[in-house]
Parts: sequence; C-alpha cells; structure tokens
Amino acid sequence: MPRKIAAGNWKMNGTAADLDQIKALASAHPSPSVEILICPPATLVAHMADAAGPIKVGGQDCHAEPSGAHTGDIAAPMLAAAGATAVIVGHSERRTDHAETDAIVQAKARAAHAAGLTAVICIGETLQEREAGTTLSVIDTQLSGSVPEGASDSNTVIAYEPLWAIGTGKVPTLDQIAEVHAHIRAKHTDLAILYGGSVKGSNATEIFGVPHVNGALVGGASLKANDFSPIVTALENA
Ligand SMILES: O=C(CO)COP(=O)(O)O
Repeated sequence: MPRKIAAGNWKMNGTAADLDQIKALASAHPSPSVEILICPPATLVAHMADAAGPIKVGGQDCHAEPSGAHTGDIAAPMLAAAGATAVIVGHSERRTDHAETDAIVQAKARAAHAAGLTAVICIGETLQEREAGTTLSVIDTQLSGSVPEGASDSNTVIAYEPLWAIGTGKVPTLDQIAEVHAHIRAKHTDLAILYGGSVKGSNATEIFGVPHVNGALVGGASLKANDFSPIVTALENA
C-alpha cells in the first residue's frame, strides 16, 4: 500500500508569527496515523522543523543543482540540512510563473532524491485541456517527462492538481478524480497519489473515498490548523 499523506502547501504565505499554527496542528495530532507534511516558504523551513513535532516539513521548490551561482534559488541539500524531508517540484504555479518544463521538473526531482528528500511531483491539466478532452494525454506526457527513473514509494509522491481547481473553490466530480487517479495508478503502481485543488474539511472525506486517492495536497485550507486538522482526521479515517 502506498503511504497516506496530508500535505499542506503554504505557497507565498507565512512568517514566524504563523508558527503557532504548526504548534497547534502538532498538538491536535500528537501521534498521527498518516503522514502530515507542511511545506512553508523557504524562510520558515528550519524554524518550522524545530517546532513541528510529529509533522514533517518540506520545501516548495528546489534547484536541479546541489550548489552554485543561482541567485535566489534553493538547493535540495540546503532544504535537507534545514530539516526538510520532502520538496514539492513542478507545481503548476512554478510551471506557469517560472516556465518550468517537464525536463526541468524531472531534474529537480532527481536533485531531491540525491539529497534524500521525497519529491512531490505535481501534474494536472488546464481547463482548456479538459474541455478539449486531452486530460489523460496531458497527464501521460507530464508523468513520462517529470518522474525520474528510480522513483519509488519511499522517495516520490505524485500530486494530481487540475489547474482549474486550484484556489477556485471548483472541485472535479468524484468520477473525474477517480478516472485520473486510476490512470496514474496503472503506470505507477506503488506511488502515493495525492489529489489537490480546493480540498477542504467539508469535502475531504468524499475525496479520500475515491479509489487510488492516497491523500491531498492542500493550499488555502492548510494555512490554519483549525482548517487543516479536519482534513488530517478525514484521511486517518479513510
Ligand atoms: O495548489 C494547491 C496545493 O498545491 C491547491 O491549492 P488550494 O487548496 O488553495 O486550491
């Protein structure tokens, strides 16, 4: 069975004052039966790792190189040294804002593996691609281009995040989630597959009931412990 993960992506939100949220989350889940992973901005990784108790901490991106002249970038070994155990790579906001291709995402995932981090590789279709009926072929291209050789349940997680569901409050139907997750499962039998896009406490239970959904990658509802905790509980009970 793949691992079960309730993951939060804080995106470009949070300062030291928000570490109270991680402390509250840790005290609400002192011995969780699923993995809880929070990916704060890079400025908070080390602080959060100190305060997180049983909660794992991850980065939101890493460079493909382990060091060098890359102003503003963060290397995977730096994240590991700061206490991270995972890093998100290929989030659609990075693919869009920073023109990251599948090849770049794959190189970043390799860098994550080399640093001993779990790579949380994000894929997903745009609304136009869904309406054109090309969702599964887009997923195939992203999977074959972004997932490196040597990916296993211990070092790689796939996050399916349809772009049109991110931050919009729109969630695919359960059948639509099921179709894509089954498609990914057929190619990656051992990897955890997370769903992401407008997951909340109110819809988590039904989403976690979909076959081959092994958890969630949550944006907005991961910022506050009171919002994220019910999602963790829903996954524990799934
Ligand atoms: O992009 C996401 C997580 O990486 C999803 O964001 P929301 O949960 O805010 O829709």
